[in-house]
This record gives sequence, structure tokens and C-alpha cells, in this order.
Amino acid sequence: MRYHEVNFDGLVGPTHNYAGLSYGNVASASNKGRVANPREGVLQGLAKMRHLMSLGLVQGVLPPHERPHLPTLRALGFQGRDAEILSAAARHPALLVNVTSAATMWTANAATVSPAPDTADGRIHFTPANLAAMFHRAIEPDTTAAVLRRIFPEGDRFAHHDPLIGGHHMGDEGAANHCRFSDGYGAPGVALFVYGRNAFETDRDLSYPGRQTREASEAIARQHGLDPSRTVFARQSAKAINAGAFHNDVVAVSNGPVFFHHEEAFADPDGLGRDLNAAYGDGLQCVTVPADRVGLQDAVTSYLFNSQLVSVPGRERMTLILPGEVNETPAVKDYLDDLIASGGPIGHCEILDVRQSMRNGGGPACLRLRVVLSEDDLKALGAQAILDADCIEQLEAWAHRHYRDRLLPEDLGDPALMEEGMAALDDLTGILGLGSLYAFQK
Ligand SMILES: NCCC[C@H](NC(=O)CCC(=O)O)C(=O)O
Repeated sequence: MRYHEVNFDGLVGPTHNYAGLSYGNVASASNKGRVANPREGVLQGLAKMRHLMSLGLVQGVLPPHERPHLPTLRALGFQGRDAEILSAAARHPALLVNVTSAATMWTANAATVSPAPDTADGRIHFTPANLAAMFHRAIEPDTTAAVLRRIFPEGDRFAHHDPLIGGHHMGDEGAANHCRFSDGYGAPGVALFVYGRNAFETDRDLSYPGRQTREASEAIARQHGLDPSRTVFARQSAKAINAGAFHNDVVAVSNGPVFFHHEEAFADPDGLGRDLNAAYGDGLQCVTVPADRVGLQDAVTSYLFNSQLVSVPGRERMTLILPGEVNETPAVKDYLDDLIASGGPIGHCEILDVRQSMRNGGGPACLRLRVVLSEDDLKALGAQAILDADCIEQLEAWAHRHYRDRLLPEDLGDPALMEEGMAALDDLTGILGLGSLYAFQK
């Protein structure tokens, strides 16, 4: 049976804007209030998907969530018709920007996914991330759960868990803090869970939030039925978090047996190396980028590690899909030239423009959720979530039809924008065969 690692990219939503909502995310803070271009954002994302398809990879897509999120406003006591709720909420601009963020595009934070070869019952396990660290993201899990259940129907192939309870203490940010190592996607893998803090301790070394807790990661490993001898937990270094690595995927990425990461990403790199080698056995290939070649600061501004590391059919060495910002960071550019020349496991670099997302701290890797699927699993999906030439063309036309090319946080109270968003998502559920998904469709 052939297995694929399918990237499910999140579509940039119609309310994409720069509201500076994520403390500890340097790009989000520094671009606050800037004019956003949702149409350019969604088209950049679709161009990335198109590019990966052209490389011969299986490409999936996940829909944006409805924004403003009226169910949250209703739950907070706002009443009346949709337009009345919006105009009442607009009197609380800080609340309104939080319930209108298009952050659901970053599907690396949608869920943690454990492939079938790694789980006790041989099913693919999903836990939607609770995203408890940030209010604007903590409103995502219910819709994420509904989307994942629709695409991967619960049964003998796919198993769904509820998002973790426990709020801040059980903070979970999904696949962005999870790496998997395996010798072929269908072979049993080693799971690495990376956390920023312990749930029941105050960490005085952190100046920015450590969003994921060790206890949350342990709970996910337990409920997914992972083999403890093939599961490793590691703490992020405070230095990396304080430099802006709010998720581990800002400083590390894995594919197959390869682990590409920054020297200063982890609190105890030697201990992690020992644990990974013990769990994986021979064959793990670490590509560790020294701090004297690329400093943490340059790693964070260029998003060198927030690349997709992929195995392209027909290429012997792996390919890094990088954001355009790497070209603007001389130390990173030099390092990449040497990386390719070194003859190591990474042999190709391809650079794509995802600047609309990057300005909110989301690189190529943030925009995708990886799910390992067999050919039979692919046939068992419950919606048209795998792209083909026709579907991506339809999505491009859909984006041109519905998206604005200019948006500021102060535009978010506009009732026309809310209606445009609903029309766009209604149309999208038809294209992707998702049925009625959103609260406004019920
Ligand atoms: N994996 C990338 C996630 C980026 C995301 N940014 C944001 O939510 C910024 C939104 C804003 O500031 O408008 C975050 O920090 O969780």
C-alpha cells in the first residue's frame, strides 16, 4: 500500500487583516494596523498549493472559519439579528478584531495528527488544538473539529478526540509543536512533542508566552495511543521563545528521517539527541544550523525553518519550500547555498511568496497540516478536500469573485464585509463538497 504525506493548506479567509493580536509573535506585533490584501493572501496560498501539486505531491485544502465569529459573540451575551450583533460588537473594537481574525489559515495549529502506523488501534488520530494562549485563536477548535470530522469520517480509519480541556494550563497549539520521524511514511514513526513550559510552574525565564505545555503534549500522546518507547518530549529553549519562536516550527522542521533545526531551539539539545537516537535507532539525520551561521534573530525574521521539507518524486534529496524573506537575510542566503553544496539530505530550495501570511508570522509550514494517508484512506475522505487541476482553478476564480484587495482593522465592523464573507464561504462549501458547515448555514 502506498502512503502519502498530504499537506492540507488553510485558505486565507476574506477578513485577513493585521491586528497585532499575538504577543510574542514578532511579525504580528510589528505589522499591526498595516493595510492587508486578503485577495492577494488567498491567491499566494493557492499558488503555493499549485506549486506543490506541480511537484507531484498530493495537496489538500481546509476551509477558513466564519468571521466575525457570531457564535462567540452570542455566547458572550450579544443578541439580535446578525447585523445588530455586529453593530453592538463594533462598539468594542478590541473584541471585534479578535472575533474577526483570519488566523484559521495557519492549519499547522489546527490539530495534532498521529498517522495510523504509530497508533495502538491502527487508526489515524486527530486532536484539534485548543489554542488556549490567545483569545482570537481559542475560538477555533469547534469549527476545526467539525471540518476534520467532515473530511475524515469517524470510523475504522479515522479517530477524533475533543480538544484538551483545562485552558491555559493545557495549552495546545497542534502540529506546529509536533514532528514525526520515519523511514517512509507508511512505516512506524517516532513522535517528537515540543513544549514551551510546564503546566503547573511559573517560568520566570520567559518574557513571551510559552504556548504549549508538557502536560498537554503528554495527554495527546496518551489519547492517540502512541508507543511510549517511540515518543519523545522536549522543551523549547527560553532563548528561542524570547527571540520570537512562539511555536517550535519557527525553529525546526522534520521530514522522513531528517530533522532540520536551529542549534538553540531546545533547552537540552544533548538530551534530546540521546532520546531521539534511542527512540529511532540508526538512521536519524540531524541537520543542525549553528548559531554562528544563522542567529536566532535571522532565523525568526527569515522563517528559514518554517519551510516545508518535502520528498519530491524523482528527486533523490529533499526539497525545502521557503518563504521569499530568506532572500532578504544575507546570512540565511549564504547558509542555504552551503547547505545545498554540502551534499547532505537537503538538496533543493524553492522560494515562494507568502508575504501576506508572513506579515502575521505565518510561513509556508504554518499554512499546512500534514496528514499521512494511504491510497485507501484517500478514497475514504468525506469531502473534495484533495485538489486537482479543476478544483484549484475553481478556487482561484472563487477568490477573485469574493475577496477584497484592501482591509484595515477598522473596516471589520462593516456589515457588507460580513455578508461578503458569508457568501464566499457558502460558495466554498459547495466547491469542496463540505455540505452545510458554518453556523450561518444552519
Ligand atoms: N503558525 C503561525 C501562527 C501565526 C498566528 N498569528 C496571528 O494570529 C496574528 C493575527 C494578527 O495579529 O492579526 C499566531 O500567532 O498564532
